[in-house]
Amino acid sequence: MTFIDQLQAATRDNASLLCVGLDPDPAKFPAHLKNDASRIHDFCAAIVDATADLVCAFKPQIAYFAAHRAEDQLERLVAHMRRAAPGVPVILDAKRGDIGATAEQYAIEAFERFGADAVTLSPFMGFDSVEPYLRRHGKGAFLLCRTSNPGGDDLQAQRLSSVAGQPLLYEHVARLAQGPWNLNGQLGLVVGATYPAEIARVRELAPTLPLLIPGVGAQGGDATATVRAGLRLQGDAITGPIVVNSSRAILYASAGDDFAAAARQAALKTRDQLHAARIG
Ligand SMILES: O=C(O)c1cc(=O)[nH]c(=O)n1[C@@H]1O[C@H](COP(=O)(O)O)[C@@H](O)[C@H]1O
Repeated sequence: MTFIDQLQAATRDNASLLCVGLDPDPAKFPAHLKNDASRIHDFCAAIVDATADLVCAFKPQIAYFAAHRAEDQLERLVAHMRRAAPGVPVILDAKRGDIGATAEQYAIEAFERFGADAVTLSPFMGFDSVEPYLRRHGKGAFLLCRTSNPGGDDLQAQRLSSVAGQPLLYEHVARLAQGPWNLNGQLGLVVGATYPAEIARVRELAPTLPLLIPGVGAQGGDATATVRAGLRLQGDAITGPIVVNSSRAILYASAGDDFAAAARQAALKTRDQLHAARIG
């Protein structure tokens, strides 16, 4: 089953456009786990168990594991996800981007070591830095396009005077990903929920690509505007998929022993908001 097939199936089976982001920060853990980096796996596994039936994807952010020498815990966590949520694809948020030979090593890390179904990539170094990931048939690759942070404007909103029609850089990335770079239908784009007008523009340029949309929850993005701008349906069928990520607002919904139950409630609320926007 390809990443796209997995995503479509999980979206349908869990009636969900929500991705729970796993950005574990031991300083924010509840008292019995607080500041204990050896419990990163246990914290995340509890979140996975509490939300497995509410999500279309999980997105572990590699920096939160690597910073604490906890990559082995990430490996165990992915194994746990396969058992607890076998139908839910795993997007490794690594934002890699390097020359081809090095990219090949990053692809081994993402898809073999961590067993991810998809990965996030920076397209800044060009097609030959993306192509090694596309050799992994069926795996997904989300290219940063119009990111959720204010500084995204610094480069992504610059006009490219050398390209016909003078698009903005993020528009150019969207066109490349929908067209010539998408050799085997594996590409998607990252667009921030904090910029719904840009989500709509990216959707115009890339009508069928899956959009990974972080920025609801802690960053204040509007869930309803996000769905309206990004999701494309034909009848009940999704022709332009979206994966809406929320991390801190779900992981740290409670700082108490009830953190997993509180995460479930927060995920349920966001899942239902996204779903209501889809049918509303
Ligand atoms: O690629 C990403 O996932 C990403 C892209 C982007 O434009 N903005 C963004 O916030 N992210 C990631 O999405 C997550 C957002 O976390 P919260 O703000 O806590 O929901 C973090 O893991 C970020 O690294």
